[in-house]
Amino acid sequence: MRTPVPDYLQELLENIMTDSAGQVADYIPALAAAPPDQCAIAVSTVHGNTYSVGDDSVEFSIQSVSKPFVYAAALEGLGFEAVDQKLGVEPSGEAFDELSLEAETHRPKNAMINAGAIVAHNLFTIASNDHSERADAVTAFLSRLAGRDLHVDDEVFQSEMETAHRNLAIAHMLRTYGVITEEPHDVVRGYTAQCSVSVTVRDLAMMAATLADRGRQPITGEQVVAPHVARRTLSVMAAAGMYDGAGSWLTAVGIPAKSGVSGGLIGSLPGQVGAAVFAPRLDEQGNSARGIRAFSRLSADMGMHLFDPESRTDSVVREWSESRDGIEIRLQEELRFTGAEFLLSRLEQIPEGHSRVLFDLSNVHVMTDVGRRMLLEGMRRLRLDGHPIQLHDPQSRLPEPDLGDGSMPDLVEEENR
Ligand SMILES: NC(=O)CC[C@H](N)C(=O)O
Repeated sequence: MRTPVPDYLQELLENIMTDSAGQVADYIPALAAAPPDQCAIAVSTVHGNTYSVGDDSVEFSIQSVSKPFVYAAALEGLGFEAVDQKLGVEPSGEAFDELSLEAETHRPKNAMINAGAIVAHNLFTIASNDHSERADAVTAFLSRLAGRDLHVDDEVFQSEMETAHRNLAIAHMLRTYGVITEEPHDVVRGYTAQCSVSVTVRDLAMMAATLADRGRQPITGEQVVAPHVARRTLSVMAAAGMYDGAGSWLTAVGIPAKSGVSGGLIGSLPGQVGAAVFAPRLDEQGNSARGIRAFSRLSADMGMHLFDPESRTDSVVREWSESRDGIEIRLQEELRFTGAEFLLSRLEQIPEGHSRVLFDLSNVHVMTDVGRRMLLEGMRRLRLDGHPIQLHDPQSRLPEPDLGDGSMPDLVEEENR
């Protein structure tokens, strides 16, 4: 049998190709020359499987899709406090190249617009002597995310530098307010090299999957950034990754995302997949028009909207049986805050007494830290009420189940029950 995932992606590709809305970016000469109807889709799961269709070996410049990654690099390298002093986390609701800073602090609103991306680039490469060292540092970092050696496309770099007036203006403005203290030209050259790194749609899907998997590259297994850095990056992508289209994107698609002017678009669904589309025709906001269409369908077809909970957590109690021998509670699926709360509210109904209470965790697949703490606390309180506690936990969802005073519940094997 062959997995049907590529067939689905092929059908999706054909569907989005029927839409020819939008134009290629024309303010960078090398991008204006791009064939407008190249198109590719890739999906990479956190388990390390990557699927792709269409022009999936065509290389294009990463452009603004680099922004969340270099922001993550700055956070990883310098820590949150140093980065937050220079860079906000608010949606800007503005175009990507807006000349704007927060009124009081003079920080750019976020790292997804050019002003903020230039600051993030500068912070990450601050130890470099010149723009080529900056470019090397960024390229090396992006390569770790992609799991292969990437390089700067010199033609795109030269072409973009010829028309980089607006980014130079932004960098001079940042220098005026002391948000950067380095030489603005050099910073813009470094930033432009960053935007000119060549990638394929598969590279982007894997980079997005790394963010989705809490900073772990799904193929190499390298922990490229810490989980809290990946979470912060995804949060800012959700708030601002689609520029002034961020709100309607979050509403319709519900996946943290980032677009770029060469037609790249990535989405990272936490704990599940990274996806990428390459389709150079852009809408008014500078986002890939076909990319948006692809993600809208992908999200709907595959149930990927972040705010669409998959199951009600009250299914956590699979079976509750009371007999003269005591109470047996079989749990299942996921024990997170709300599931644990539901369980505790039922445990509350058990009157004080000496009947044994058995918890069977053999069908629990996910136990979060808070789920574990709440379950232990429930067991501790039942025992204080006089109930002997038994635990059947073949998969060690509750390793070292200390009931607060160093004592453990009575561990039971299935057959002894
Ligand atoms: N939205 C984008 O992709 C913009 C990136 C481009 N290099 C610029 O700074 O203008």
